[in-house]
Amino acid sequence: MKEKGLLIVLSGPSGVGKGTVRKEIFSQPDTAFEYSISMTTRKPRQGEVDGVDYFFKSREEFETLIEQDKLLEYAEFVGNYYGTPVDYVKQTLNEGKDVFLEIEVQGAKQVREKFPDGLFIFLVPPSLSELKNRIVTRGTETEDSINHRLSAAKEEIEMMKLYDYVVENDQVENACERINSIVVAEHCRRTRVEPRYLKMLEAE
Ligand SMILES: Nc1nc2c(ncn2[C@@H]2O[C@H](COP(=O)(O)OP(=O)(O)O)[C@@H](O)[C@H]2O)c(=O)[nH]1
Ligand SMILES: Nc1ncnc2c1ncn2[C@@H]1O[C@H](COP(=O)(O)OP(=O)(O)O)[C@@H](O)[C@H]1O
Repeated sequence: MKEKGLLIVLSGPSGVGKGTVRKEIFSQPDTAFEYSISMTTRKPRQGEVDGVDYFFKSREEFETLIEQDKLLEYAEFVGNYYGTPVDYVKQTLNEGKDVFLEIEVQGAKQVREKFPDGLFIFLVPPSLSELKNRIVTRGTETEDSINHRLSAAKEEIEMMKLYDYVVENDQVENACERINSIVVAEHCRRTRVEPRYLKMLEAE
C-alpha cells in the first residue's frame, strides 16, 4: 500500500512573509508538494484570481461549507473567514502526495488537533519592527487594519512553541531553503524500514 503524503503546515504572524515564501516555493520547478487553495470571504485584491489565489466565497456560501463540514479548519481573521477544503486535503494525502497549507495560527491549531502527525512550521520575522515595516510597505491594508494585524502578531508569535520547527524569514530564499531541508529530513525520519532495504542485506 502506498504511504500517505505528509501534511505540511506553514503558519506565522500576518505580514511575516508566509504568502511570499509559499509563492517562491511553488515557483521552483522541483517542488513536489501540492498547494491547498483556501476558501475566503475576503474580496479579491488586484491581480488575484478565483481558484488560483483563493476560492472567493460570500459569507452565506462559507457558512454553508462550515455547516456541511467541508472544512478541515477555518478561522475569522480581520473580519473575514478563511478555511481549508477537507476533501482536497484528504484525497491528495491518500494519493501519497505531500499537501502544503499556508494558514494563520488559529487554523493551524485546529489542524494540529486533527492531524497530530503533520509537520508544523512557524515563520518568524527577524524583529517586530521589521514585521511592521513589511505590513506597511505591502500597502494593501488601511491604518486600522495595520494596527489590528500588529496587535494580533504579538499573540500569534507566542504560539510558536506549539510548532515542530521555527524558521526565520530574514531573506525569502533562506526561508525556502530551510523549509525544503526540513521536509526532506522529515521524510527520511518518518520512512518506515522498507522491505527492499532488508532484502538488500539478505543478498550480501
Ligand atoms: N485559518 C486559515 N487561514 C488562512 C487560510 N488561507 C489563508 N489564511 C491566512 O489568512 C491570513 C490573511 O490572508 P490574506 O488576507 O491573504 O492576507 P496576507 O496573507 O496577510 O497577505 C494569512 O495569515 C493567511 O496565511 C485558510 O485556509 N485557513
Ligand atoms: N524575507 C523578506 N524580506 C523582506 N520583505 C519580505 C520578506 N518576505 C516577505 N516580505 C514582504 O513582506 C510583506 C508581507 O509579506 P506576505 O507574504 O504578504 O506576508 P503574510 O502572507 O505572512 O501576511 C510583503 O510586502 C512582502 O514582499
